[in-house]
Amino acid sequence: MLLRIFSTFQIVKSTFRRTHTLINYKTYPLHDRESNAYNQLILNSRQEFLSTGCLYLPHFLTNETLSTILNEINSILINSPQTLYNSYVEHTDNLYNTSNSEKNLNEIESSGKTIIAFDQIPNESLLRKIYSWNSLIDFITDIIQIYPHLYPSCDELGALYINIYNQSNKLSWHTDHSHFFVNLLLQQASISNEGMFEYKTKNNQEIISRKDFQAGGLVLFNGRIYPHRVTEVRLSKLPRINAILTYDCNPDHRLTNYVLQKFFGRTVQKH
Ligand SMILES: O=C(O)CCC(=O)C(=O)O
Ligand SMILES: [Fe+2]
Repeated sequence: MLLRIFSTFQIVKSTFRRTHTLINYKTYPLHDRESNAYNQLILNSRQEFLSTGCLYLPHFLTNETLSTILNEINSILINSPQTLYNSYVEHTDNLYNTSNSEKNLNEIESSGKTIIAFDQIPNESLLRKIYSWNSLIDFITDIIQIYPHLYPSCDELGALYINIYNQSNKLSWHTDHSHFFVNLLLQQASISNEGMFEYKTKNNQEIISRKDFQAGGLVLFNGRIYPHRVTEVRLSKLPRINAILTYDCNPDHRLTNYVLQKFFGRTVQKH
């Protein structure tokens, strides 16, 4: 009996320890929504998001979490590279719009990257756990404060997906449809200025180049108002890797078949 209590205690303790190394709880006390530290973090984060359109939370993940996720991604890249979609899209500042009839030809840009879709990320992966982790969803809801509730998307391909920017890949200037996106930075290119996130300030007066972004950071960005891009990876042998976490105010959120075909090259699950 004593042994059983002891081992139960060990399991509880180790689970507790494990969940408490998932992110940097010291800087980001997501486990304690009632605390002063949490409320101060929300105030500061919200202020940064509202005033600049871009909230950067450096060292959000612990090194341990980051390397586990990168290992998960590497095994997908090694075991099933042929199933991944190499996306190439020609577009205007609206990523969905490829019809160039009304647009001047030099307003057409191109973007390319490799995508690991949601149905290609294993169910038991740490990345999926982080995506559906309620404390993270509460945290994002508290910062954005546009909707009373946010839910993970039900989309089989686009709920959570990984962008891999290899040599000659980039995402050209565009604005998004949604009010915010959540971006987990997992690996930066090894050459500065390559695979770099850039955006324009209000009234397009200035371009901000986020040279300071580092793997393990979390970014919330208002892509609807601020035009943004990812610069081309040219010489870096190390690809830029990031995960996009899609949350929506509608619990049944799904992308349309048009958008799926355009960005994921298919509309159905791959088995
Ligand atoms: O990959 C990125 O960092 C940016 C993604 C983005 O802008 C988008 O998906 O609309
Ligand atoms: Fe975007």
